Amino acid sequence: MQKSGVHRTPSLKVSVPQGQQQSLRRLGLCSQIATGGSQQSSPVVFPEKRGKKIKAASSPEEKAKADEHRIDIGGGGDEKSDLLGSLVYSGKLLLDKRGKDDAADVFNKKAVDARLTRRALVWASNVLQLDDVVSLTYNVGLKHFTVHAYPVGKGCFTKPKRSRKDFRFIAPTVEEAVQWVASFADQQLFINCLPHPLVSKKKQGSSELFSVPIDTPPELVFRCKSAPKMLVILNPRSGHGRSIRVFNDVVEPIFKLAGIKMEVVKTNKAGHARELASTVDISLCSDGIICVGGDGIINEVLNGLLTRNNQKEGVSIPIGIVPAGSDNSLVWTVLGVRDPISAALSIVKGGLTATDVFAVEWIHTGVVHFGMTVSYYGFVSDVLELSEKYQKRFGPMRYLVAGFLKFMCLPKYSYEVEYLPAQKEDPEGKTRLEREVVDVQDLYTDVMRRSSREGLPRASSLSSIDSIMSPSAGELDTCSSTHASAEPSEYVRGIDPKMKRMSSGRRDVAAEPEVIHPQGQSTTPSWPRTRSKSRSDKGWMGLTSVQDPPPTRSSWGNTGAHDREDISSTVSDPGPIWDTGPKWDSEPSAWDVENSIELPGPPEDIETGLRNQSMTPRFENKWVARKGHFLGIMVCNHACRTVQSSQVVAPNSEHDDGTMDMLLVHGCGRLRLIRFFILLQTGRHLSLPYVECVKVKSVKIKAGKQTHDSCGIDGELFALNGEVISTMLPEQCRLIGNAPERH
Ligand SMILES: Nc1ncnc2c1ncn2[C@@H]1O[C@H](COP(=O)(O)OP(=O)(O)OP(=O)(O)O)[C@@H](O)[C@H]1O
Repeated sequence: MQKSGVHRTPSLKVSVPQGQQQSLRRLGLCSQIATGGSQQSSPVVFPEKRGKKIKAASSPEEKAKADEHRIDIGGGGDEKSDLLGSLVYSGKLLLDKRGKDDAADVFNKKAVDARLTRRALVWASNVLQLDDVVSLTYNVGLKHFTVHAYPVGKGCFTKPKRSRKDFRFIAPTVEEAVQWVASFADQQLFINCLPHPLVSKKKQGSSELFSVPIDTPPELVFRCKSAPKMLVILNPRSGHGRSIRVFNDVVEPIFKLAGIKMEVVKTNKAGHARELASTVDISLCSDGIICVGGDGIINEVLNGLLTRNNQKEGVSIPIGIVPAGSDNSLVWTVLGVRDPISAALSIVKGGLTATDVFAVEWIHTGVVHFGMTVSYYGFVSDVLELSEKYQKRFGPMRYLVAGFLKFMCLPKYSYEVEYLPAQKEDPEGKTRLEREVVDVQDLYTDVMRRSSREGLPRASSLSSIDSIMSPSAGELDTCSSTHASAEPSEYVRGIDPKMKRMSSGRRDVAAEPEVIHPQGQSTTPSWPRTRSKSRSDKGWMGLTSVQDPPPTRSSWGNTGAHDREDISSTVSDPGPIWDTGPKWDSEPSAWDVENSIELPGPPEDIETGLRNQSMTPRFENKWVARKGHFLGIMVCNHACRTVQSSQVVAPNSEHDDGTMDMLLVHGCGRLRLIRFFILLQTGRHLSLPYVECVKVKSVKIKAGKQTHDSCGIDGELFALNGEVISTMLPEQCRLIGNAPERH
């Protein structure tokens, strides 16, 4: 019978020329461990492989020879052999099921040919993928070693699941066992290297069995990867309290097997994760912060990291995700992982996936909140708000309940939307991503670079909309303007070099201490405006929520009266819900140039504008405006798959394409809404005539007067309170784990 998770192959043929199998006997620690020799003076020596270890091919000829070692499954030829990669080590092994097959006669009878390749361990007709292996345990001086793995089992009636399997193998000799273990270590697997079981603690120091101190880290004995240091932030409320169980029962054992040195902190209130991420000593989490929970806790950690005093540190800390919340769209969409075991394995295996971040800035207050998944307005954010009421009673079902209730008393939502498209129609009428003229240096991820030399006027209004739109709500209007009067703040542009470059032509304007809106440039008829100051004028202290002198805003009606109304609303603007306390660091030094990131990137002259020519976008930035009724607006940073269903909100969006996909569900009424949600289940929602999907670089949104103006960012609820602008910050976060290959 087939063992779960271990694949049997009907005929397994390996063509390894005998010549290549000759011993490459070299001196090393492994022989010392194997023989208990004590001549070795330094313990920090990588064990040289003996026997059938195959040397990595360096020259083309060697490579060609190495190819001959590929394992041919079922005689299928080269294509299939690539599945397992090239051979690393081979020999005889016995899978010891009962834990007492050590006897030589048993071994001789039952041992089978075994091979370790770059991707799998193969013995007899069994294949264990190395991707499923967490670590090995080896007791020094013994002939056996144990491989700890989490292969996917065979689900008879249920979905196949991963479960732990420990394979105890016996090698013919101690020396060969060491060779096997060292070969696994070469494949970046953690080796849990323990003393000989017979050595009592007292004798450990003087034991002749070892030439190394007993507490020598395994990475010094075997050349395996060193144990990572991580901070685990666990939201005990996530997934209706399921997260603690998920962590204790599933994730922690895997992390322990993998030798991860972790500090576990359970959050005690909303906002705790954010505080931790913004203040934690980096030495505690140099290899990452692991979030155990839903998308909400990840969002908190992201915001904490991006607002650390030292930006460089903040951006350098990768985020690992263990899905244990009511939904985990980010890790499912970006890394293709949706169960905690696979997530833990992916964290153990390492690798980093750069992911775009978007910044939503409240233009009136300058407050910025970051997200990685989606920001939404209209029906969905209303559901989010209503669902809070039912948190205790319905748990994860509360969204369904709130959705139904909101649907039954569906209000009308009206918005002003202005966006900078990332797509351009070419002469054949096909849309394609707008590309800036960039040189190679532009391809670097320029993380959190900020220049104090820039001082552009901050975003101020939707003036271009007003000029063209009729005040009649419900009518859909479209226009383009070549001059957007609102831009993301210097802070946001400071994070994203591309935004700065897009704005580089306005440097001269920025140099002025006070900026009067360039009315002449706008397509908007001029109406009285007050002056809005640039960030530098206001002694911009980074992410403060200090209320600025209220800038005048244009509103739905293009009249001064409306302007006045907006002023009053601005004055009393309480800002986003969470922004009630002094949570932001207001240290000016946080944004000083001395802290600018020194990661590989464009040279300084980009910052000084000397290379403006090559950085100027090829196309003139054309802001497009929409105004009217919208059932919903969703600005997605990735495809936004949901774990619970097969929904894919923005199928064409990628987490690292430097753009956001904005979905506008035009109009109002239940019929439209229900059609949208029904087609969303089958992925055909974009075909609806009232659904518009645009790739955008930046988008400004303002709720109409009668509209309940809440907004959701990655599942966190905020009050809209005026105009917000969302801006792309390409690849400003790194997730732990490798994204599946895209085709
Ligand atoms: N100890 C805590 N007590 C109460 N709320 C907390 C605590 N820790 C975190 N939170 C908040 O819980 C919210 C939801 O967290 P998360 O997304 O991780 O779980 P979830 O189960 O997916 O939640 P939801 O069902 O609300 O989406 C976050 O907004 C976070 O701020």
